[in-house]
Amino acid sequence: MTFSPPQPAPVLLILSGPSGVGKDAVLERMKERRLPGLKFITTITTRSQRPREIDGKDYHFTNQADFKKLINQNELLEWAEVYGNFYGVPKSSVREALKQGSDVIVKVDVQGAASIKKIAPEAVFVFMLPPSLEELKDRLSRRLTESPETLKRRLETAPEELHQLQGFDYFVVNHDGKIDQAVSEISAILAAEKSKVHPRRVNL
Ligand SMILES: Nc1ncnc2c1ncn2[C@@H]1O[C@H](COP(=O)(O)OP(=O)(O)OP(=O)(O)O)[C@@H](O)[C@H]1O
Ligand SMILES: Nc1nc2c(ncn2[C@@H]2O[C@H](COP(=O)(O)O)[C@@H](O)[C@H]2O)c(=O)[nH]1
Repeated sequence: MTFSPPQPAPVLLILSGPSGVGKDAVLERMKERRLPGLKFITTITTRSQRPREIDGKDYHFTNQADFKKLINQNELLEWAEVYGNFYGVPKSSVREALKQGSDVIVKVDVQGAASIKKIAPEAVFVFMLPPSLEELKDRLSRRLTESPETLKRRLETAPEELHQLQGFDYFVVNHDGKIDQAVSEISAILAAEKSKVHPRRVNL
């Protein structure tokens, strides 16, 4: 008798959570681990580029007119206005990566996660939580990227965003100074999803 184990299906992992919880910091650390077969999608935004951000790496930065063209040409898997700017996920990047058999991680806000759940309910939805709202405020303030107005807007939105947790499959608490622990938990979620006997195959 010949035997070969099942081929795991590529996983589409959607990472969400309030602004400042640490999604980018955790994803950066995850990239350093160079896990084979894992692709991180760079999304598109009309937000102004921050001093240390790199176009094409942190985001594809664009203007509102070009963003609207992408919407009209149906190039975005989802898009949303978040904290006063537009953000969207390039559909072709996600499709291509999944077609190649890679696992894919996409970072979006809670609106984006809800939209993707309608289009691809087989994706795995992970919500990153802060240890407390005080810590969230401290992190966002320490990041020094926000004006008093945008800081207020992002923090005021956080409680509503935290209410969306019930629509997610998993939560990961990003404890203070424990980025590696959050990376390990997300990696464990990916590993568990890839070991499913009945995998959730994403069809885009
Ligand atoms: N576990 C942690 N402990 C302490 N500080 C952290 C931790 N994780 C992230 N940070 C810091 O918190 C700040 C916010 O993190 P980050 O920018 O990654 O958040 P984010 O969730 O990606 O925010 P946004 O949704 O606005 O893009 C950064 O200065 C980051 O270095
Ligand atoms: N719905 C989408 N949300 C996105 C996308 N790319 C990023 N984001 C989220 O926007 C906020 C703000 O990000 P910031 O870089 O300005 O701090 C944050 O929650 C991101 O996760 C996207 O393509 N679609």
